[in-house]
Amino acid sequence: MSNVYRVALAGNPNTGKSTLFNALTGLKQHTGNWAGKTVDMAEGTMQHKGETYKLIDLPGTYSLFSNSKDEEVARNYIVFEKPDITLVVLDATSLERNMNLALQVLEMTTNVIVCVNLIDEAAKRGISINEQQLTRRLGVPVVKISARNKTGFPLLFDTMDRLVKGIIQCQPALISYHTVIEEKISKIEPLVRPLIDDDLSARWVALRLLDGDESLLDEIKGRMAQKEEQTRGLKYPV
Ligand SMILES: Nc1nc2c(ncn2[C@@H]2O[C@H](COP(=O)(O)OP(=O)(O)OP(=O)(O)O)[C@@H](O)[C@H]2O)c(=O)[nH]1
Ligand SMILES: [Mg+2]
Repeated sequence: MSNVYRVALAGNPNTGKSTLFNALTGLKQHTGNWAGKTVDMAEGTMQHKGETYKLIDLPGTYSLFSNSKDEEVARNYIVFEKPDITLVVLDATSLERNMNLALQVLEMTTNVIVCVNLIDEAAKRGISINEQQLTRRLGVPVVKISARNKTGFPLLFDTMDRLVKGIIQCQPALISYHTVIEEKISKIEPLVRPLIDDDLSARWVALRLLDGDESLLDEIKGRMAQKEEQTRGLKYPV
């Protein structure tokens, strides 16, 4: 029987997430050359090597710090719904600006593929990208594609296949912060760890708490209460 793997598409607005989503699923999500088109999550499926991949087109965001509803939607999906793969879609012509969001995702979760899109446009502008070096520096696979021209897809599919089958293991590069912050993280992290799910990064939660992210705290509390309720329901069925 075919497995169903969930793949979330994350990235800055206008990096071609919906164009990629449409190319892979055959659906027709709204695309266009302005930011903020995708407001809700769209879902579609694709097949590869007998496996089913459920793709989730997340709203484009510049960060995942819960400054807006879109950021919360994208963050909650990546952190709490735990997709099998988070595909970070970057614009090859603005790699430096796009990297901010990629690094945030790498702090939140492990199974990440970085997709450098608009590689056709980058080539036109004389920009060349060394994906091997990026892979080494980021600790996760980096694949160059053009979603519009449908190039680079075979390697992307192969990378997805090898990631879900455990043939590739990601070791996301972690950002080291200033000593003062690192000291605070090392104090908070052990206090946070027993309170959260094993697969939630205690370092990331500690960082968000240091930043005063109330919305994340509320989200975690709500989800913990829900889980407790479910466990109680299972123990004492009515
Ligand atoms: N040249 C080129 N243009 C692309 C490519 N992929 C997407 N585009 C264009 O980039 C623009 C934005 O694409 P979308 O797919 O709507 O971007 P998005 O990331 O879904 O944007 P939001 O929903 O706002 O976050 C569109 O005009 C696409 O045609 C590509 O590989 N090459
Ligand atoms: Mg979109």
